[in-house]
Amino acid sequence: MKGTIGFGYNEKVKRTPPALLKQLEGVASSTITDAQRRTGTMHPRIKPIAKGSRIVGNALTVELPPGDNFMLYVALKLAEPGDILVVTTQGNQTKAVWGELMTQSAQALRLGGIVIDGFIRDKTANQERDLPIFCQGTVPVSVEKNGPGFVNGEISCGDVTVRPGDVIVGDDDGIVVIKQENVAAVIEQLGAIEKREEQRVAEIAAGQVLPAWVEDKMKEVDLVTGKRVLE
Ligand SMILES: O=C([O-])CC(=O)C(=O)O
Ligand SMILES: [Mg+2]
Repeated sequence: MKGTIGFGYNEKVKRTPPALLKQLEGVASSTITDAQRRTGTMHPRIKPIAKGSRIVGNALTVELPPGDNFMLYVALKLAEPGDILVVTTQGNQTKAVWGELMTQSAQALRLGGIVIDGFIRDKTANQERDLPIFCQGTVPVSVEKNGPGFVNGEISCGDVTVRPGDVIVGDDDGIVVIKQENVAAVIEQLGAIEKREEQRVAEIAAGQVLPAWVEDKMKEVDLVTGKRVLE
């Protein structure tokens, strides 16, 4: 660690290998949460600023104090191509910690995207650029650039714990975090989940409009005979 408690950074991040990330390309965030038993999903206050945004990559975490974004510039210095900046602003809803110039820097560094549990500015200019940005919303006023803050520590973003090197998957539905130690196990389940969905599509097309389990569940809870009514 460089710096001090609450004002510094960890240089060494164990990232999830590219071969695993590749297998998550094109996989919907909803499929990932299915594979994780509905865990790891960020609060929907964090939304894409542009339709069709899609990210898969390693988290580079940033903890900002309310009203300052100095450590975001330090994060840009530490970032590698493909990294996703995952940023907490400790509940600040009145000031923007990110803007178009920072987007240009991030694009020059070939980052994968930005996830901010907070606000940005320069909305239209950011929407017109190709970098996927997820945040709570926009506000015109900026922040100080003095610190403190911390890069590459454990943070809470969108009410989910994120560690550097965890995998972030985001699309129009929202953001899901895969803990680094779970990535391989999640990937293992994708085939079965996708096959189930394809099967249902075929069943619906063939006239079986509802899944078979609906009938079974109705019997199980006694809806069929109505015996569940209080006597
Ligand atoms: O100045 C800032 O804090 C953010 C900003 O507007 C930009 O990067 O364009
Ligand atoms: Mg600006």
